[in-house]
Amino acid sequence: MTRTTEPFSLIIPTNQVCKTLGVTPAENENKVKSSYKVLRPGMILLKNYLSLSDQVEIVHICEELGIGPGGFGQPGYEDGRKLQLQMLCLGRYWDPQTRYSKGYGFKVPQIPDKFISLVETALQDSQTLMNSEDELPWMSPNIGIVNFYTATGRLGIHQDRDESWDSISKGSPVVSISIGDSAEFLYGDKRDVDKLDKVVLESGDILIFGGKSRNVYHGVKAIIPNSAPEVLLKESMLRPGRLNLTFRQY
Ligand SMILES: O=C(O)CCC(=O)C(=O)O
Ligand SMILES: [Fe+2]
Repeated sequence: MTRTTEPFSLIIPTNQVCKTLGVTPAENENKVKSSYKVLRPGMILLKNYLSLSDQVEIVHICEELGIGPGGFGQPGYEDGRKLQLQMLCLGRYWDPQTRYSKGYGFKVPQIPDKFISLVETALQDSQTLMNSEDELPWMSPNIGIVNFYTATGRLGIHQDRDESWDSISKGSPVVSISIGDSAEFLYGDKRDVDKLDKVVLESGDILIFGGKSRNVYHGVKAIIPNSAPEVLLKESMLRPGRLNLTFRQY
Protein backbone atom coordinates (compact mmCIF):
# COMPACT_ATOMS: atom_id res chain seq x y z
CA MET A 1 0.00 0.00 0.00
CA THR A 2 1.37 3.42 -0.86
CA ARG A 3 1.48 5.58 2.19
CA THR A 4 0.90 9.25 1.33
CA THR A 5 3.93 11.35 2.34
CA GLU A 6 1.93 12.98 5.10
CA PRO A 7 -0.21 10.64 7.23
CA PHE A 8 -3.84 10.95 6.15
CA SER A 9 -5.96 12.55 8.86
CA LEU A 10 -9.75 12.17 9.15
CA ILE A 11 -9.99 15.28 11.27
CA ILE A 12 -10.08 18.91 10.14
CA PRO A 13 -7.12 20.77 11.70
CA THR A 14 -8.36 22.97 14.55
CA ASN A 15 -7.00 26.15 12.94
CA GLN A 16 -9.36 25.59 9.99
CA VAL A 17 -12.47 25.05 12.08
CA CYS A 18 -15.05 27.82 11.91
CA LYS A 19 -15.35 29.08 15.48
CA THR A 20 -19.04 29.91 15.05
CA LEU A 21 -19.86 26.19 14.92
CA GLY A 22 -21.05 25.43 18.42
CA VAL A 23 -23.04 22.44 19.58
CA THR A 24 -25.86 23.16 21.94
CA PRO A 25 -26.84 20.36 24.33
CA ALA A 26 -30.21 20.05 22.58
CA GLU A 27 -28.50 19.23 19.30
CA ASN A 28 -26.30 16.75 21.03
CA GLU A 29 -28.70 13.86 20.97
CA ASN A 30 -29.34 11.76 17.95
CA LYS A 31 -33.13 11.88 17.91
CA VAL A 32 -34.01 10.00 14.74
CA LYS A 33 -35.43 6.59 15.58
CA SER A 34 -33.73 3.40 14.48
CA SER A 35 -35.48 1.05 12.07
CA TYR A 36 -34.50 -1.83 9.84
CA LYS A 37 -35.15 -3.33 6.45
CA VAL A 38 -34.46 -6.84 5.23
CA LEU A 39 -33.12 -6.16 1.72
CA ARG A 40 -32.96 -9.83 0.66
CA PRO A 41 -32.41 -13.19 2.41
CA GLY A 42 -29.31 -12.79 4.57
CA MET A 43 -29.04 -9.04 4.02
CA ILE A 44 -30.33 -6.52 6.53
CA LEU A 45 -29.97 -2.76 6.84
CA LEU A 46 -30.09 -1.32 10.36
CA LYS A 47 -31.06 2.34 9.83
CA ASN A 48 -29.71 4.97 12.19
CA TYR A 49 -28.49 2.19 14.47
CA LEU A 50 -25.47 3.91 16.01
CA SER A 51 -25.82 6.71 18.53
CA LEU A 52 -24.10 10.01 17.86
CA SER A 53 -21.60 9.36 20.65
CA ASP A 54 -20.70 5.94 19.18
CA GLN A 55 -20.18 7.54 15.76
CA VAL A 56 -17.95 10.24 17.23
CA GLU A 57 -15.96 7.65 19.16
CA ILE A 58 -15.50 5.54 16.01
CA VAL A 59 -14.15 8.58 14.12
CA HIS A 60 -11.67 9.29 16.92
CA ILE A 61 -10.49 5.69 17.20
CA CYS A 62 -10.00 5.50 13.40
CA GLU A 63 -8.15 8.83 13.42
CA GLU A 64 -5.76 7.59 16.08
CA LEU A 65 -5.08 4.31 14.29
CA GLY A 66 -5.06 5.95 10.86
CA ILE A 67 -2.26 8.42 11.52
CA GLY A 68 -0.08 5.80 13.24
CA PRO A 69 2.21 3.14 11.69
CA GLY A 70 0.25 0.91 9.32
CA GLY A 71 -2.34 3.69 9.07
CA PHE A 72 -4.32 5.07 6.13
CA GLY A 73 -2.88 4.63 2.66
CA GLN A 74 -4.12 4.44 -0.91
CA PRO A 75 -3.75 0.87 -2.17
CA GLY A 76 -3.16 0.25 -5.84
CA TYR A 77 -2.86 -2.35 -8.58
CA GLU A 78 0.33 -3.49 -10.33
CA ASP A 79 -0.40 -1.20 -13.31
CA GLY A 80 -0.37 1.87 -11.06
CA ARG A 81 -4.13 2.39 -10.81
CA LYS A 82 -5.25 3.26 -7.30
CA LEU A 83 -8.42 2.57 -5.36
CA GLN A 84 -10.42 5.80 -5.05
CA LEU A 85 -10.25 5.85 -1.26
CA GLN A 86 -7.93 5.82 1.76
CA MET A 87 -7.69 2.45 3.50
CA LEU A 88 -6.70 1.27 6.96
CA CYS A 89 -6.49 -2.47 7.70
CA LEU A 90 -7.20 -4.04 11.09
CA GLY A 91 -6.25 -7.55 12.20
CA ARG A 92 -4.72 -8.50 8.87
CA TYR A 93 -3.34 -6.50 5.95
CA TRP A 94 -5.30 -6.48 2.68
CA ASP A 95 -4.66 -4.90 -0.68
CA PRO A 96 -5.90 -5.63 -4.23
CA GLN A 97 -2.57 -7.19 -5.27
CA THR A 98 -1.62 -9.44 -2.37
CA ARG A 99 -5.14 -9.88 -0.89
CA TYR A 100 -4.83 -10.79 2.80
CA SER A 101 -1.26 -10.91 4.07
CA LYS A 102 0.76 -10.10 7.13
CA GLY A 103 1.71 -6.63 5.83
CA TYR A 104 5.13 -5.25 5.06
CA GLY A 105 7.43 -3.78 7.66
CA PHE A 106 4.69 -2.57 9.97
CA LYS A 107 2.42 -4.09 12.52
CA VAL A 108 -1.21 -4.21 11.42
CA PRO A 109 -3.32 -2.71 14.25
CA GLN A 110 -5.69 -5.10 16.01
CA ILE A 111 -9.44 -4.50 15.93
CA PRO A 112 -10.26 -2.34 18.98
CA ASP A 113 -12.54 -4.08 21.52
CA LYS A 114 -15.12 -1.31 21.11
CA PHE A 115 -15.55 -2.26 17.43
CA ILE A 116 -15.79 -5.97 18.19
CA SER A 117 -18.58 -5.42 20.70
CA LEU A 118 -20.49 -3.04 18.39
CA VAL A 119 -20.32 -5.59 15.58
CA GLU A 120 -21.40 -8.48 17.81
CA THR A 121 -24.33 -6.50 19.23
CA ALA A 122 -25.50 -5.45 15.75
CA LEU A 123 -25.26 -9.05 14.56
CA GLN A 124 -27.13 -10.37 17.56
CA ASP A 125 -29.90 -7.77 17.05
CA SER A 126 -30.09 -8.67 13.35
CA GLN A 127 -30.42 -12.37 14.10
CA THR A 128 -33.31 -11.54 16.42
CA LEU A 129 -34.97 -9.23 13.87
CA MET A 130 -34.62 -11.80 11.09
CA ASN A 131 -35.91 -14.43 13.43
CA SER A 132 -33.40 -16.96 12.28
CA GLU A 133 -29.78 -17.86 12.85
CA ASP A 134 -29.86 -19.85 9.61
CA GLU A 135 -30.43 -16.75 7.61
CA LEU A 136 -27.57 -14.86 9.25
CA PRO A 137 -24.88 -17.08 10.80
CA TRP A 138 -22.91 -15.87 13.82
CA MET A 139 -19.35 -14.58 13.59
CA SER A 140 -16.88 -12.73 15.76
CA PRO A 141 -14.72 -10.39 13.63
CA ASN A 142 -10.95 -10.84 13.40
CA ILE A 143 -10.35 -8.67 10.34
CA GLY A 144 -11.53 -5.18 9.50
CA ILE A 145 -11.06 -2.65 6.72
CA VAL A 146 -11.68 1.06 7.22
CA ASN A 147 -12.25 3.05 4.04
CA PHE A 148 -12.46 6.81 3.76
CA TYR A 149 -14.09 8.20 0.59
CA THR A 150 -13.91 11.86 -0.39
CA ALA A 151 -16.77 13.34 -2.48
CA THR A 152 -15.31 11.75 -5.63
CA GLY A 153 -14.60 8.40 -3.99
CA ARG A 154 -16.19 5.18 -5.15
CA LEU A 155 -15.67 1.42 -5.11
CA GLY A 156 -16.21 -0.80 -8.14
CA ILE A 157 -18.64 -3.72 -8.13
CA HIS A 158 -17.08 -6.77 -6.48
CA GLN A 159 -17.72 -9.73 -4.21
CA ASP A 160 -15.97 -10.06 -0.85
CA ARG A 161 -14.30 -13.40 -1.40
CA ASP A 162 -10.77 -13.15 -0.08
CA GLU A 163 -11.59 -14.66 3.30
CA SER A 164 -11.02 -18.33 4.13
CA TRP A 165 -13.03 -20.98 2.34
CA ASP A 166 -14.52 -22.00 5.67
CA SER A 167 -15.73 -18.47 6.44
CA ILE A 168 -17.24 -17.88 3.01
CA SER A 169 -18.78 -21.31 2.64
CA LYS A 170 -20.65 -21.05 5.92
CA GLY A 171 -21.94 -17.59 4.92
CA SER A 172 -20.14 -15.80 7.73
CA PRO A 173 -21.52 -12.24 7.52
CA VAL A 174 -19.85 -8.99 6.54
CA VAL A 175 -20.81 -6.16 8.89
CA SER A 176 -20.47 -2.68 7.40
CA ILE A 177 -20.72 0.59 9.32
CA SER A 178 -21.28 3.95 7.60
CA ILE A 179 -20.34 7.33 9.09
CA GLY A 180 -20.34 10.82 7.57
CA ASP A 181 -21.61 11.53 4.06
CA SER A 182 -24.18 9.14 2.59
CA ALA A 183 -23.33 6.67 -0.16
CA GLU A 184 -25.26 5.22 -3.08
CA PHE A 185 -24.64 1.53 -2.55
CA LEU A 186 -25.42 -1.00 -5.29
CA TYR A 187 -26.02 -4.70 -4.68
CA GLY A 188 -27.40 -7.75 -6.43
CA ASP A 189 -26.77 -11.13 -8.04
CA LYS A 190 -24.99 -9.89 -11.17
CA ARG A 191 -21.94 -7.74 -11.76
CA ASP A 192 -23.92 -5.84 -14.41
CA VAL A 193 -24.60 -2.36 -12.94
CA ASP A 194 -28.00 -2.04 -14.67
CA LYS A 195 -29.25 -5.15 -12.88
CA LEU A 196 -28.28 -4.05 -9.39
CA ASP A 197 -30.51 -2.57 -6.70
CA LYS A 198 -29.59 0.68 -5.01
CA VAL A 199 -29.83 1.71 -1.38
CA VAL A 200 -28.56 4.87 0.30
CA LEU A 201 -26.32 4.22 3.30
CA GLU A 202 -26.42 7.08 5.80
CA SER A 203 -24.38 7.99 8.83
CA GLY A 204 -25.08 5.58 11.69
CA ASP A 205 -26.43 2.81 9.44
CA ILE A 206 -25.15 -0.76 9.65
CA LEU A 207 -25.48 -3.08 6.67
CA ILE A 208 -25.03 -6.82 7.19
CA PHE A 209 -24.81 -9.43 4.46
CA GLY A 210 -24.24 -13.11 5.14
CA GLY A 211 -25.87 -16.50 4.61
CA LYS A 212 -27.48 -16.59 1.15
CA SER A 213 -26.23 -13.04 0.48
CA ARG A 214 -22.59 -13.60 1.47
CA ASN A 215 -21.47 -13.53 -2.16
CA VAL A 216 -23.67 -10.64 -3.24
CA TYR A 217 -22.10 -8.27 -5.77
CA HIS A 218 -21.80 -4.78 -4.36
CA GLY A 219 -20.05 -1.45 -4.70
CA VAL A 220 -20.23 2.25 -3.94
CA LYS A 221 -21.54 4.18 -6.94
CA ALA A 222 -21.23 7.66 -5.47
CA ILE A 223 -20.83 9.68 -2.32
CA ILE A 224 -23.52 12.30 -1.76
CA PRO A 225 -21.60 15.48 -0.91
CA ASN A 226 -22.50 17.49 2.20
CA SER A 227 -25.00 14.89 3.38
CA ALA A 228 -23.40 14.10 6.75
CA PRO A 229 -25.37 15.19 9.83
CA GLU A 230 -24.11 18.59 10.91
CA VAL A 231 -24.03 17.61 14.55
CA LEU A 232 -21.68 14.71 13.75
CA LEU A 233 -19.31 17.04 11.91
CA LYS A 234 -19.36 19.51 14.77
CA GLU A 235 -18.74 16.88 17.42
CA SER A 236 -16.20 14.73 15.60
CA MET A 237 -14.50 17.26 13.26
CA LEU A 238 -14.66 14.57 10.59
CA ARG A 239 -13.47 15.99 7.27
CA PRO A 240 -15.95 16.04 4.34
CA GLY A 241 -16.48 12.52 3.05
CA ARG A 242 -17.56 9.09 4.16
CA LEU A 243 -16.03 6.64 6.60
CA ASN A 244 -16.90 2.98 6.13
CA LEU A 245 -15.79 0.11 8.35
CA THR A 246 -16.28 -3.50 7.30
CA PHE A 247 -15.71 -6.43 9.62
CA ARG A 248 -15.42 -10.12 8.82
CA GLN A 249 -14.17 -13.39 10.23
CA TYR A 250 -11.20 -14.59 8.25
O1 LIG B 1 -17.97 1.33 1.54
C1 LIG B 1 -18.82 0.45 1.50
O2 LIG B 1 -19.98 0.64 1.86
C2 LIG B 1 -18.47 -0.93 0.98
C3 LIG B 1 -17.09 -1.37 1.27
C4 LIG B 1 -16.79 -2.70 0.72
O3 LIG B 1 -17.54 -3.26 -0.04
C5 LIG B 1 -15.56 -3.40 1.09
O4 LIG B 1 -14.74 -2.84 1.83
O5 LIG B 1 -15.39 -4.56 0.66
FE1 LIG C 1 -17.00 -5.33 -0.34
